[in-house]
Amino acid sequence: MTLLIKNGRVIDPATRTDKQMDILVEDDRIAKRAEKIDTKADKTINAKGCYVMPGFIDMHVHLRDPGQEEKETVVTGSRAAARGGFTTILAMPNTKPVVDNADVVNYVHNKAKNLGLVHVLQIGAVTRGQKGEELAAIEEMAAAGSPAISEDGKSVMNAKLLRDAMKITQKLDIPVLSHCEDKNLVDGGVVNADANAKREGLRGITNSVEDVIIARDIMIAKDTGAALHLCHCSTKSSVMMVQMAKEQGVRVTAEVCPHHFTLTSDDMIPKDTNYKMNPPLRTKEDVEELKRGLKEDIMDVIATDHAPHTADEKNNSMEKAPFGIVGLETAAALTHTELVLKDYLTPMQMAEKMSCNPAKILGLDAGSLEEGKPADIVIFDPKKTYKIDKNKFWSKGRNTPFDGREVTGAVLTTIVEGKIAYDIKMDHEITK
Ligand SMILES: NC(=O)N[C@@H](CC(=O)O)C(=O)O
Ligand SMILES: [Zn+2]
Ligand SMILES: [Zn+2]
Repeated sequence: MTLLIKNGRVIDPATRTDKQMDILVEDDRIAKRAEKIDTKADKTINAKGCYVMPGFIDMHVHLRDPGQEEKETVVTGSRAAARGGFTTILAMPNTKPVVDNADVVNYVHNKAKNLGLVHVLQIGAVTRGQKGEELAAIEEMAAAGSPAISEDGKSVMNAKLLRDAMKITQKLDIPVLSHCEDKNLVDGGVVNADANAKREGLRGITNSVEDVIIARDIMIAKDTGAALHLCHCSTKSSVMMVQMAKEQGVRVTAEVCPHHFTLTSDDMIPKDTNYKMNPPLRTKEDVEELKRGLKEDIMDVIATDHAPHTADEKNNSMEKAPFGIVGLETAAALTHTELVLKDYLTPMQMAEKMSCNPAKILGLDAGSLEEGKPADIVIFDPKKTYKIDKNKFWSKGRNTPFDGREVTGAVLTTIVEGKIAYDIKMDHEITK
C-alpha cells in the first residue's frame, strides 16, 4: 500500500523542517520526503495549504475502560482521538479496577490492538488501587509496556511513598506524571477561589492546593534524579517553579490543557457543570502566565485531560457533578485558534508541544516525519473556520464548555501507520 501526500506544508520539529514538500508512505513507514515526488501511489492526497505534522500525541486521556464504559471505552476514545488528529494516546489508570498490575495493562493494550485505529498506551498507577498505601506493580507494568506511571485523579499524599516510586522509575527510566493537588487543602472546593466563587456561593480551590504539591514533587525528583512530568498545570506559580527547576537541572517537564489557556473563571456560566474541572479555570493572570510559559518553551506539552462523564452525572449541582471535560476533538483547533493565530506559538511549536515533546518525554518512536519513521501523520487545515458541534463528537462524552464556539483550524485527515484512521469526509457517519 502506498500513499502520497502532495504539496503540504511539512512541519517537523525533529528535523527542524518547515517547507512545502511531498511525503510518500509505503505500508506503515515514511518512505520518502522531497520537494517533489511523482511516483504513482495507490492513493494521493492533495494537502495544498495544509499543515502536515507528525500525528498528535495526547499524554493525558481518560478512557474509562475497564469499568465505566457508559462514559467512554477504548473503542470510542480511540475514535475520538483519531478525529482530533491524535495518533497516540496515553490512558490514565483511574479506571475500575485501577490499572495497578500488568493484567489490566494488557487488557487495554489488547483491546486497542484489536481495534487497530490509534496507538493506545496504558499508564500504570503509582499505588495499589490508587489508595496511597503501598506501591503498585510498577516494574511489572513497565515490562508490559506502560511508558509512565501516574496517580492521576489525585496526588500521592505520602511523600515517602512517592519517593520510593521515583527511585524505581529512575532505574526504569520512565517518567512519573503528577496530578498536583493537596487533598487536605482542597477543603470541599469546587471552582477557583475568587470573586466568581463567592458570588455563586461555592467553595474555592486556591492556587496553593496545586502549588505546594508541584514544589514538593520537584524536590523529590531532584533528590531521586527521576523524570517528573507535571499534569494539567493551571497556576501562574507553576510556570515559575518549572522554570526554576529546569534552571537547576531537575528533570521536569510540564503540560497545559487547552481549557486552561482558553478560558478564565470569568467565562464560567453559573451552574453549568461543563465549567467544572480539576484543576479549575483560574484567573486572567494565571492564564497569561501559562501562555507565556508555552510561548517561551518553559511549558513543554499541550495535553487534553479528556475526561468524559455521562450527561446524567453532569446534570447535577456544581457541588455534586464530577470534575472533568472532554478534549480530544477540540484540542488542535483551540491550540491553533488561541495560541498560533494569536502569536503565542509558531506552527512548529504547536507540533512540538502536541507531538514531538510528548514522544521525547515518553521515549516513543513517534513524533517525527523523518524518512524511515512510522507513518503517523496529521493533515490540518489552518484556514477552515467553523463552530464546534458536540453532537458530531465520536467520543461518548458531550461534556464540553466549547459547544458552539467558533474556531479556526480543522483536522482533515489522521493517518496511523500508513492507514487512514480519520478523514473529515467521515464526519456524517456518526459511529458510536
Ligand atoms: N481532570 C478532571 O477534572 N477529572 C479527571 C481526573 C483528573 O485528571 O485529575 C477525571 O478522571 O475525571
Ligand atoms: Zn489530574
Ligand atoms: Zn486527568
